[in-house]
Amino acid sequence: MASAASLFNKAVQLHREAAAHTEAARVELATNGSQKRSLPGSIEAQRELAARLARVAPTLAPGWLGADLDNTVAHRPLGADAAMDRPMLLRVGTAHPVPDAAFPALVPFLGGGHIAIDADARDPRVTAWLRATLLRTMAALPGGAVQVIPVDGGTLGAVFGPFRTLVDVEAWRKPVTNVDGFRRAMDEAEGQIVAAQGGAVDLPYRVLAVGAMPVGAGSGDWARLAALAHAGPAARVHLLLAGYPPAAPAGYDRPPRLDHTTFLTSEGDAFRISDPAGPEAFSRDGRGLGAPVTLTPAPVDGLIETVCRRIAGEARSQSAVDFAGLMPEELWAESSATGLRTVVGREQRQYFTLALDDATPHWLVGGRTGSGKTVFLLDVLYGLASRYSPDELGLYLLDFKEGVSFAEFTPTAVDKSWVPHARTVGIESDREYGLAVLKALAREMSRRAIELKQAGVTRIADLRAGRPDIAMPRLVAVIDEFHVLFTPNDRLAAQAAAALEEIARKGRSYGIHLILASQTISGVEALFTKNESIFGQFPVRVALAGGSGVLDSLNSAADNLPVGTAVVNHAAGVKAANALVRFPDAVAAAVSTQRHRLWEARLPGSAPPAVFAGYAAQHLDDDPLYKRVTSKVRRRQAMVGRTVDVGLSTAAFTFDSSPGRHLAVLGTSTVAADILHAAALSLAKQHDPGSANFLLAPLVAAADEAADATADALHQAGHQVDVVDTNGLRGHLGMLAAAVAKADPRDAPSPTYVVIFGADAAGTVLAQTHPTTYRTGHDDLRTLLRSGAAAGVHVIGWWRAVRRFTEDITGPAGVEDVACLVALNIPSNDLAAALGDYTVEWTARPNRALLVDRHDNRMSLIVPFVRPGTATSE
Ligand SMILES: Nc1ncnc2c1ncn2[C@@H]1O[C@H](COP(=O)(O)OP(=O)(O)OP(=O)(O)O)[C@@H](O)[C@H]1O
Repeated sequence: MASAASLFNKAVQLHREAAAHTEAARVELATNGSQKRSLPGSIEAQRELAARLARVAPTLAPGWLGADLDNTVAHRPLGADAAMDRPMLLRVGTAHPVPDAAFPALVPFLGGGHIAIDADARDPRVTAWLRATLLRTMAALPGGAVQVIPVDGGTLGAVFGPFRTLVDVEAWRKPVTNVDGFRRAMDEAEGQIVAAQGGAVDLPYRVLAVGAMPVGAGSGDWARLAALAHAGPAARVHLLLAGYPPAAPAGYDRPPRLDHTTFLTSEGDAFRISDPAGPEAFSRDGRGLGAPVTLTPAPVDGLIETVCRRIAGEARSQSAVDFAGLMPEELWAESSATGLRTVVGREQRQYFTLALDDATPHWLVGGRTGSGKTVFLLDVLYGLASRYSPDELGLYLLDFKEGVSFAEFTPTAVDKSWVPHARTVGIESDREYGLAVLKALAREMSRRAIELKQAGVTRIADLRAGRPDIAMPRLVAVIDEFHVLFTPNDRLAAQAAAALEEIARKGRSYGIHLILASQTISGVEALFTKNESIFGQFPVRVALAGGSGVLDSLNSAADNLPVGTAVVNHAAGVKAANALVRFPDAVAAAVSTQRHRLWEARLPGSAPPAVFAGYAAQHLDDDPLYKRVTSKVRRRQAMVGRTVDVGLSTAAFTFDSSPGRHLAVLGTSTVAADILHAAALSLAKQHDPGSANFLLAPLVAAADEAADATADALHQAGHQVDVVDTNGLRGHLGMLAAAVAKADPRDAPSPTYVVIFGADAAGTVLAQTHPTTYRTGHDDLRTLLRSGAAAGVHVIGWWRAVRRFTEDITGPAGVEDVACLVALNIPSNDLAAALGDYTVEWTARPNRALLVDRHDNRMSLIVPFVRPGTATSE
């Protein structure tokens, strides 16, 4: 078969001959001065030529491109008559060189040039013709090869109405009807030219189809059209313009002639066709095809709709994207030496890949609640975890919102599998936990910096290129709802901003990448304080519905996105770099299947991730330190909870002989009683059975249950337990104080723990002076606090009111005598006053406490231990 170009040339020559003969006929007519006289030679030649052209036309414009658009074509195959790699010749009408002779008038379109017709869609012939032309184009090219941007300033989009099904499958944009829409349409077409000039390949044809110029369009717009006409074909951008050139008002310049364009100009009932785009001309004198042309009539009723439904159906099935489709066939086949890449969805029919590498080290993801952020992150993370082994990739996952988005990576009660790349997973995290994770990453970055320096390189890619044996996985930290870290804009926010900034700036060299997701970034003041916003380090922006905040301020492309669609942008949100990507729902069954594949592929013995679930209660029995500890310890520790940090270390106070090693729990919350329970039991485990004494004083009803449970457990552990009331406490404090005062450090009494549940309730009794010793119970308590630890006597008390605690220990000066504090639901000011330190900030909240150790200057947020079954909502 002849090449498309040679066929096209042949067609043009034939048209040219026809034009020459028509010209000859016209000359003869003029010379003889009679229209009635027959001109057998010319007419015969015309007829013969027309017949030849009619014969060759189906080869030049096969199938949909040239067929009559009647009922016989409805079931023709789609996408078979044209291709991206050859210019398209399309039938625009029928030429009538002489009466009784006709041939299909073909002009170049996609891949060849543009078409403009001077009448607009308010003329029913033009409406019919536009529809026919677009139908030919859509039906002839394979699905996804063409995208139409319709503009209609004349009939409010009605001319394009029959194609509306194609809008749903993104083959067509929604028609725009005003000048602003027209300009946006030109923006989009220009965007493709810029992309092509920037080296983009495999672009679809983009057709700017104008039914009628919108009111208000003027010389600036014509100039843009002229530029589009000039540069378009090389970038697969084409124009199909009705109503061009528009009439210029008197005194104004005529709209420019467009390059690469075939013009159809009305002449009575017919149209004249100019010389076509390309090197071959129909005429020698530039007058175009010499025969008048009647435009292709409207496709038969219902034909466009039928064909569009078929195209849309095919588009839907070809562009369907599901979770399993994003996963590679072979697990862990990729190397992360130069970066990480994964398919995140589809842009039209093409799979769309995103990278975390030197060029795009970090991503910012925005979208309103319910827009599918969590699902998008699951798609990405499972895609990465399936492509790269845990030796190539490690995940740090942090979620600040209520919900269980990252629970898909951790073992649960019903499914013990986990994603082996996950190192730490924070669900409903506290800001403190987020900060701890960032600090851990920053430390890892410093460690890597040293390793790289020792190897004499500056980038992980160079290290791994030279030393394939070195295991240095890329680390991806994902923070969902990261703005929570920075709200309020306090000291913690400043520390988090500093850590984040360090990672964002240097992470790429060390293989540490950030994916930050949020509903908003506008309120994150802590990150905007520097001259240059930290977000400059995030070139990849992913905007889901309502997530335009992560794009450039002039880019509103994400405002009305449906769920499952994202604007992905590689140029920090600049409009021209938008790509519309559909990502699949993370359907539970598919996710679970993939998790099991990953889990089963893990190395034997690999550990599950360290999980921090903000809502979870913590129990002493589950604590790893408690489980492991024996009486053989060098220094005993009172365990009170789990620290909110990476790895949830046990929160404990050392109870050695240093002065002040006593514990006070402050606040009305009955969790305090459980903390006393945990402290007592954990200490008991660090003594041989029967070697420690416990004096329990349950002084408030709210603590009775916890005190009884403590007594039972201590009995079972074989220790001496005395349970006393207020008076009993008073008596024991007196005896213990006397013993402590006399005690020779070399001859300390056996260890004794005075556990007071509601110490403030004993105030009145302790305040009374003893008739013979003249000492008050408070005096005895203070003696114990000051000197007890050296003699093996430790006080563990719960004070419901801070003021009573400070009074009992003689004000802030005496606070050194109780070095270990756990603050529950007490106001920040009260705590600051009790500590004599007004920089302390504490916001009381359920299931959290603040641990303060005055001796080692430690202050940490903890999840206090509660007894199983105890509510933690106070
Ligand atoms: N690609 C998709 N196709 C179909 N449904 C989807 C898709 N992505 C998300 N969804 C659905 O949308 C809902 C919200 O998704 P998701 O939880 O990811 O949103 P979110 O932005 O994380 O919201 P929130 O911040 O409230 O958790 C879910 O029911 C999810 O199944």
